[in-house]
Amino acid sequence: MIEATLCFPRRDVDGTEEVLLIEKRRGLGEGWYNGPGGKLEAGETPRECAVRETREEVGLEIDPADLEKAAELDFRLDGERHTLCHVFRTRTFAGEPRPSPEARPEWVAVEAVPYDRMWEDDRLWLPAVLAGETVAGEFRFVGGEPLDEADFADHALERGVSFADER
Ligand SMILES: Nc1nc2c([nH]c(=O)n2[C@H]2C[C@H](O)[C@@H](COP(=O)(O)OP(=O)(O)OP(=O)(O)O)O2)c(=O)[nH]1
Repeated sequence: MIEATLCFPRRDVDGTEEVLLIEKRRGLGEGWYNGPGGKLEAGETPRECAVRETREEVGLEIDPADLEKAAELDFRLDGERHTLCHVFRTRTFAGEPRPSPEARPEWVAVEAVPYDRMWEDDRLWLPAVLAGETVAGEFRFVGGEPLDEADFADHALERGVSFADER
């Protein structure tokens, strides 16, 4: 099973709530919008991974202590656990987003998140994450690898969870 992260930096611009998304330029989910993120490297905690991936993909510096755990997403493919994704959010970061070979960053109003250009399951959990809730979800895909070409089948979602045992 793959372990991965997503990070959603937030800001308020003259009363408009925005979230930093990326347009993914290569790999899994290419061409779709997402948060910065990626797979854990050996020995890394999810929090460290989210900090590293956000730095590598869009150039923002985040103190790991400023990340708030918002979700755990269990992606299953053809009945097998495929990816466990740890989702974080933060309002505290340094620097300005800049593009990289992996990602084109874009500040987007929370009210205008382009769910029609994202993974199909995102509309089920990301609104809650952007509303400050905590969620745990299981999302089942069928149709074989790669995950981003499989069909989204069904899901289960729990809100108001706590992540007390976080690494
Ligand atoms: N929003 C969202 N993100 C997802 C879903 N499924 C899924 O794997 N992801 C995320 C988890 C990871 O952050 C990212 C995939 O990891 P990645 O970006 O390292 O993948 P990649 O194939 O490009 O890897 P690499 O070549 O850069 O190592 O996609 C989903 O259904 N929705």
